[in-house]
Amino acid sequence: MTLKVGVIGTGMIGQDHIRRLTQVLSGAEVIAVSDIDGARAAAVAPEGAAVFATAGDLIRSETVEAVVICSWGPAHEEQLLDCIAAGKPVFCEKPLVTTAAAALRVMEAEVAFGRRLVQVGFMRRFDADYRRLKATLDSGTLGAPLMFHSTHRNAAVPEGLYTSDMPLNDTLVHDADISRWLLNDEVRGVEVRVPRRSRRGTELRDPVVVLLHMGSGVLVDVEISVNIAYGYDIRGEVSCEEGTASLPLRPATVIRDIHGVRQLVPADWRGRFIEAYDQEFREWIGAAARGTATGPSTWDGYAATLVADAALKAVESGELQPVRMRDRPSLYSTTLEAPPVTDVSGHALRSRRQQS
Ligand SMILES: NC(=O)c1ccc[n+]([C@@H]2O[C@H](COP(=O)([O-])OP(=O)(O)OC[C@H]3O[C@@H](n4cnc5c(N)ncnc54)[C@H](O)[C@@H]3O)[C@@H](O)[C@H]2O)c1
Ligand SMILES: O[C@H]1[C@H](O)[C@@H](O)[C@H](O)[C@@H](O)[C@H]1O
Repeated sequence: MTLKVGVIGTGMIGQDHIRRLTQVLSGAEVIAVSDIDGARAAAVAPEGAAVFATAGDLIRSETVEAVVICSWGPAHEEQLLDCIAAGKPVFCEKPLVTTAAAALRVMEAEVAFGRRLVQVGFMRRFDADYRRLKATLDSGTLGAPLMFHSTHRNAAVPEGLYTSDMPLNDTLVHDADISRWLLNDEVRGVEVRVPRRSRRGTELRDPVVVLLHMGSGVLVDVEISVNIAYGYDIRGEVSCEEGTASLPLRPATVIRDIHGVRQLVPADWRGRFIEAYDQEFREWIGAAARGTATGPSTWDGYAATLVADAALKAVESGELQPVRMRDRPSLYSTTLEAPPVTDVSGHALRSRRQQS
């Protein structure tokens, strides 16, 4: 059976997900689109897809079985609440929402509905390199993690649309989420330091250095640069008691020629995470077809939003800001579990806990 999907927000990533659902993956069909820019929605709608004037109309349409939200962050709350009210599985691009209060409203609605419907677009969890890094940490062979160095560089961000708060409440959410997931831990405090401002991002606070204090005492340092010019550069290294583990640079092909030895750098998130997005949607289609959601949840979106809120306070105050989470509803009890992973040679990696 083919899942009938409606896509809200047909900008950069909306178009990429329409391509993915239409041309790459099986099991889903984009039958409806909507955007506040109706002309854009009409221009990119797959053949035969309906173009709805509003997101609400698309969500409530009887033919749409599941929804993909790719509108801007501040629009997500209302659209998510409409999906939950309609009982429809929904994939929502990050950030889940832009305030902790909004995240709580979405969580309360989903908990009251009684079944998971929301998957958040934290695609790093579906990336094969991050999955191998997590499997290595979970195996225990390197001892306990002590520090995680996370580098998050964008070549550029859309001028005018990407504002000074967004390094902390739009971009940092990826690092916050992947830190929680890799380390099986929660963020308990956030510090932010602002170095010399890059002249390339004229009005932006860019770059920023964020320090996440994890519950176990692990420290995560995050470099956020959003106008680094040369490409989309995502790095990660975990220092443990008995060794370190790091992400490889992608694409991995090493070129040697008259100019020297080099690796290409992806232009943006599309190139670096193309396979992760594909896998993210493979898993989403499977769960949505069963009327539910797996993967990063509203709880994970809420956790990342709290980190963003704390980071915005920390950058103003210059002080460590605490992150206090509410109790986790039982609906979200399993979301930090690792997916099945193998090491590079294809052998299943088992944790010390499992071996003993
Ligand atoms: N996971 C990732 O790596 C990743 C990458 C890029 C973008 N994103 C997220 O995806 C979302 C969209 O980003 P983008 O880069 O495609 O932005 P974009 O500006 O290219 O596209 C956003 C689209 O949403 C439309 N829109 C805005 N408000 C709307 C509303 N209320 N109803 C319907 N349509 C509305 C806009 O008209 C625009 O066409 C953002 O939340 C962003 O953070 C995630
Ligand atoms: O919306 C995008 C996207 O989430 C990218 O993955 C991130 O690197 C960018 O900073 C952000 O603006």
